[in-house]
Amino acid sequence: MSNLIEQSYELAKQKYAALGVDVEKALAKMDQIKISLHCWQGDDVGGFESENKELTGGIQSTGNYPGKARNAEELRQDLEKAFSLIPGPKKLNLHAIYLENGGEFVDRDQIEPKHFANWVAWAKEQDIGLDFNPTLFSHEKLDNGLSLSHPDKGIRDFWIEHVKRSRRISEYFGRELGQPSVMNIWMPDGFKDIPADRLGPRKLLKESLDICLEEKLDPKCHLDAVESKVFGIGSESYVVGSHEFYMGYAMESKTLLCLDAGHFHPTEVISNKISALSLFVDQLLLHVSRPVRWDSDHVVLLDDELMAIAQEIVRHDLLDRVHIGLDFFDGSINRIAAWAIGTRNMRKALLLALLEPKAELFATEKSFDLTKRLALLEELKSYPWQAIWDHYCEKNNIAVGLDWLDEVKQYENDVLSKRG
Ligand SMILES: C[C@H](O)[C@H](O)[C@@H](O)C(=O)CO
Ligand SMILES: [Mn+2]
Repeated sequence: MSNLIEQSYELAKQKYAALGVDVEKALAKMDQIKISLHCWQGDDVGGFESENKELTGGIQSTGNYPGKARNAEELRQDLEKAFSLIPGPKKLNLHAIYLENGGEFVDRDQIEPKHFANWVAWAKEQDIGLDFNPTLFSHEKLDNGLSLSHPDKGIRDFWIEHVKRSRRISEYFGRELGQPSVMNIWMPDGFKDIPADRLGPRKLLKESLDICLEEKLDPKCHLDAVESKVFGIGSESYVVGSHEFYMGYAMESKTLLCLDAGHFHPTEVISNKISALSLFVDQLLLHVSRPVRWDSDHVVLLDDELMAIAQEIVRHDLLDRVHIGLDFFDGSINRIAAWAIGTRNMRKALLLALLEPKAELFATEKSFDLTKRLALLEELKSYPWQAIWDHYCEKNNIAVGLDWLDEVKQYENDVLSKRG
């Protein structure tokens, strides 16, 4: 290890020890926390079902940065590069459209575990877990913006079959990889303008989901999650799967509830929902993202909300009950850098939370010394956590500081620039 990094680390450790924080224990905890990277940052949510598929469902990836992955092999290659720039345990979150169909079109109601066998073999090599998602968008059977809540039974049945098959693929991931795959159900269903009947589609969605989840699967291999949204492009006035809908559904059906940081009203934050929900739902899935005006999916920054999300998980000992997934897609910058920036930020936020003198903070609050609470929290912001981060990166053989960007530039030159 480089001398300067080690010296800074030792000094930082002493500073935290004076506050009662055991840095080595904090880093040991870091090594237990998995972050699930979303595969769809690598190709602007295109997938490999067929060529030139249009992205629909009220989400949009803007930008035309060269070198996006054109097939599963390229995506895996890019992910390996991204993994090499990010310290700590990881999972990969796949969508159904990332199947490998050997050049033969396989429709969503026909997908099988064999279409994901290469992903599983690769995950074993990488020593990572996989998560999964049925893809209920970018398909002509998302008709009039509706899928599982469509009034036509034929259309609902098509999507029900897709979700049922997706659950079996997710279970296969979990069984093969020895850790549960979290399968998140999100669909864009909604209306651009004010609906006459808000209840009907919600009844149909509940009915469809109940059928999708009928088959009991082993929770050691597979977990179901459901994700709400406040609005999308083309569903500005009404989304069938609203927060209240899924909060109720998750409680009644004992599924996980997915909170996407970009799916709420502009000043509403998911950090403040975690503690409340922890009293009523067993496990949560997070889609850590960053909303900017109409977009819910900008690359995450180390901002106040990201730090608050990590604090809520760590302060309340929820690491075993909250699955951390990422959900952003930016096609205007190097896509590997986007993964590296967002995921490193998530991990930095977790480190900051693990380095808090929790006992002292809680005691200060209980004695109503609110002046000290504010002073301490503010002081912590300039504590030398960055020296600990550098040590953590170096210990994991990951480039320190901005050096990771040189590796991205090199990869861009050697690999991405050669893609047509
Ligand atoms: C591709 C994802 O499933 C999608 O981003 C979803 O999770 C979402 O957040 C839609 O806005
Ligand atoms: Mn999401």
